[in-house]
Amino acid sequence: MDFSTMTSLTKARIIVRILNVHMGPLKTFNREIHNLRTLAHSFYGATNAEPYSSTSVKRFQDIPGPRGIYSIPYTKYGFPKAYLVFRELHKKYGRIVRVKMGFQWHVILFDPEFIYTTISHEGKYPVRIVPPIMTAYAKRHGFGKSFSSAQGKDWSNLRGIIQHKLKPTEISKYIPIQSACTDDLVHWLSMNNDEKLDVEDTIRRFVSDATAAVGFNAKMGFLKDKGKNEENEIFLKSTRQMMHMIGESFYKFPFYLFFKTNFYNRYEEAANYVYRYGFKRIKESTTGSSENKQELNILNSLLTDKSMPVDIIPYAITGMVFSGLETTTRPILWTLWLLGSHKEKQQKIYEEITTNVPDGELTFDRLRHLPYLKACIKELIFPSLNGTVRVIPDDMTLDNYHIPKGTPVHFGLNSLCNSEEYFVCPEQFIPERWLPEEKDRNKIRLMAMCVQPFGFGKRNCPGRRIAEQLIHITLIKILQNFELSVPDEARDVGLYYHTLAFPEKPIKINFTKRKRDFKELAPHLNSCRRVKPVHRCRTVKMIVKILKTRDKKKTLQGSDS
Ligand code: HEM
Repeated sequence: MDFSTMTSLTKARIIVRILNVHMGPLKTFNREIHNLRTLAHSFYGATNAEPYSSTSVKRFQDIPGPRGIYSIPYTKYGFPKAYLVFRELHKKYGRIVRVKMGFQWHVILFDPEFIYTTISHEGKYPVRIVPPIMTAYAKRHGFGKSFSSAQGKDWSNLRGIIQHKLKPTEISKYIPIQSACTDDLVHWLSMNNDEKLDVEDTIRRFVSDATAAVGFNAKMGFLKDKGKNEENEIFLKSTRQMMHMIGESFYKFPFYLFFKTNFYNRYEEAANYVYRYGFKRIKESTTGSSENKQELNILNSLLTDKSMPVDIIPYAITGMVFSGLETTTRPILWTLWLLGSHKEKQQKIYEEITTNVPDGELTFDRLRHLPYLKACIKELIFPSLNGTVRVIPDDMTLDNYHIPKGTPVHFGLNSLCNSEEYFVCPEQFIPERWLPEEKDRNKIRLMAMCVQPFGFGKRNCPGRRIAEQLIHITLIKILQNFELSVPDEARDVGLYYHTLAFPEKPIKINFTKRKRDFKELAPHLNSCRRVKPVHRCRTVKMIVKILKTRDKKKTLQGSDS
């Protein structure tokens, strides 16, 4: 019996038999397998195993990679360390690798130019594989039009609306709201900076407050009411659980598409809670005082211009809070930790902030002109995500290999970020490599293709600007107020991926209140500061003098009359 010549259907039958899964009589089983294939193809596109007969272009089957029915060694490191499998595949097979996942052959790219070519072929409605657990949940609960699982024209319509709401001129209006939330964080840190401080939890709570404030202006109190509001606590726990399970679902056989497995039930419970909570809070803020309805937030903006069907709005807003919560927490947390571990880089950012934001007032323009701070964020030594994926809409050729239409093509970003080919000392924190002074523009372009924490092309992250704005404001305000340090014993925290990058050990950062000494840090700024009070004094003195003379004249006139 030769496995390599069998059809996927036969292989699936054998696997299920081996696993001894009870699926009823064989007839039903065959039908289920047929459904499973059809469903899988609706996620992943058409099967891609057809041979390609061209003499000049090499065949799809010839792309290097492991062979066998499950030719990706997931179990070797366990799911949270799956990024190590990608790194190993890169090392062993090179820039383009073919692996079998579930029913289909996938391609993984470890070359920025190949990634660029794939993105330029992504078509009018790019297809990203929606995590199967999300699709199963959306199908059972009837949110066919949920943005995260939408494809084709449905996706394009929703994307247009959301993109408009999150364009730079729109999001700059939220600077005061995000700043106010960050002030609360600074206050919290100054009151709770002791060895019991859970940095990761604090940042997560703050990001939840800030995201909800922009989304629907609810005063959620995740940070302020920490541990006191049961609903908030369950919401936070549920979002974390969903995020973990979304990543894990890629690596599990999707039995839950047919019947509810324990895995699915856990996801469903968490997702139900998140949506119920979101809808409740959205209802509260739409039925509240008329003042609430006037407030600046994305919910009110959608309700006012009626650009989105009303029944979709709660899903879109809850989805937005969910999408932004964990994703924005990660870069803030990792950047603070890196800056705490690299005092000299921290000092450089502090000087840049003190020079460019001297009075602490944050404006759209000032936030744009912080090159060193931006370089530090780019320099997160690993991307927040292990990588992203596109299903290619037409046949294409990469590295002279034919790739059939419908093949899921992954971008192995994590491995690329660790590649010495593109980064000198990739494991080290060197923000300077991203600065505009770096002469080799092509090198920077290739490096940028490797990092891409917000994804690529038309289907990249629409929340990028609002997330970046919050990250910048947070770093500015924290660094203006605190000096960060990481205790020696907390320098090595490890790394694992549950969709995003998490530390294996708790992140420890000491936040020491700064004595804000402008004299030492920015001499030119200091001179500006000296000029202003003198001017003000002179003006005040002049006004006092004028008033005094006027009063004197009045008294003289009075005594005359
Ligand atoms: C630092 C924070 C964030 C990171 C690193 C991030 C990252 C990503 C990535 C990598 C993708 C996939 C892109 C691709 O396939 O090319 C994505 C998609 C998406 N993100 Fe974000 N994201 C962040 C914040 C946000 C925020 C704040 C929101 C909501 C306002 C958001 C909403 C979305 C949505 C709706 C999609 C799906 C887009 C589509 O399918 O067209 N993200 N994000």
